[in-house]
Amino acid sequence: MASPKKKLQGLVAATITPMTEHGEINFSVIGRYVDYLVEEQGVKSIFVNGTTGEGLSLSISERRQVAEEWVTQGRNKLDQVVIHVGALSLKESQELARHAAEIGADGIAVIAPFFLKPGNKDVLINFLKEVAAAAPALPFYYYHIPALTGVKIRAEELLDRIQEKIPTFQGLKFSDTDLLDFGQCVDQNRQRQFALLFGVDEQLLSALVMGATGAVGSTYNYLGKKTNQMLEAFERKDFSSALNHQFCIQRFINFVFKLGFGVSQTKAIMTLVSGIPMGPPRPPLQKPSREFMAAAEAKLKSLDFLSSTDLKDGSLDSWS
Ligand SMILES: CC(=O)N[C@H](C=O)[C@@H](O)[C@H](O)[C@H](O)CO
Ligand SMILES: CC(=O)C(=O)O
Repeated sequence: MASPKKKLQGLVAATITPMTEHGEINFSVIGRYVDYLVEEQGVKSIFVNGTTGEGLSLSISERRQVAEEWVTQGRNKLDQVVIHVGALSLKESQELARHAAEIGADGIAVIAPFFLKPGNKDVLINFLKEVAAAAPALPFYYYHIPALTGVKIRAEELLDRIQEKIPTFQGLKFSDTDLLDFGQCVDQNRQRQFALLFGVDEQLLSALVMGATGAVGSTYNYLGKKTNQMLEAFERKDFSSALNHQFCIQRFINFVFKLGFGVSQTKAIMTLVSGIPMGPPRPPLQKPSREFMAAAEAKLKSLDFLSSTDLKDGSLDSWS
C-alpha cells in the first residue's frame, strides 16, 4: 500500500524539457525553472516527462536523468513531483516506475499504451496494474488523454472499484473535454479519496464546478499566477471574477489555437514569458515561426501576461 500521502491538489505544471540548440537536454536551467514556478507563478507541484515534457520523444536514459534533476532541484521547494512513466513497452514503464520510487518522486502517472492498444477497460487496467506494482510505495495516477493516445475507454468506467485492482491508485489526470465522463468520475468518488485533476486548461472553471480537485496543464508554466487568481475567486464563491479570469485565459488560448498550438509553441511562449531558454522541441516537432512568436508576444502583452520589462533573453530579438 502507498503510504497515506498528502493529496495532490491545486495547480500542477506539466513541465517542459529544456533543450539546447543542438537538441540535447539542458539540465542547467532546471533549478532556475523550479524557482520561477514557485516564486513567479505560485505553482508548487509538477508533472514531469508528460506530453509537454516530450516524455515519449526522450530515451529511457534521458527520462531517468530528467526525472532525477527535477526531484533534486525541487527538494524543499516543491510540494509534489509526479513522474510520467508511460511507455509502449511494459518493461520500460516498470523500469521508470522503479526509478521514480528510488529517486524519491511523490507519484507516478501512466498513459494508455497507444500503438498496440488495449481493447477494453480490463485489459487497460491490467497493464496499469503491472506498472503500478513496480513501484508499490508510490501513489499511482492514470493519465487519460484519449485525443492523443486514441484509447477512448471512458475514465468513469475505469474508476469503478479500481483500488481493488491497483491498491496504489490515487487519482487521474483527465485531459478530455467530456464533462459527463469527468462528472461521473467525481460522482463515483464520493469519499473524496482520489485526486481528480483536470487537464484542459481553457475549460478548468467548468471542471471546478463539476468537482475537480486540481489541475495539471501546460499553461500553468506561464499562466499559473492568473489561473491561481481564478482558483481563489472560485474558492470564495466569486463566480463572476472567476469567469472573468477564465475568459481572459481563453482569449489567449483561443488566439494561439487559431495559429496552431502545441508543445513547440508552449516551449517558445515559456521562453518568452519566463526568460528561461527552453530551446527547440525535438523532431518531429519543429520550432514555431517568427510570425507565430510575434503574434503571441503581442497578445500576451495586450492581455497583461507579459510586460515589456519582463523580456530578458527570451525576447524576440534572439529568435531565429
Ligand atoms: C494536449 C495537451 O498537451 N494538453 C495539455 C495537458 O493535458 C493542456 O495543458 C493543454 O496544453 C492546454 O489545455 C491548452 O490546450
Ligand atoms: C499537460 C500535461 O499534463 C502534459 O503535458 O502531460
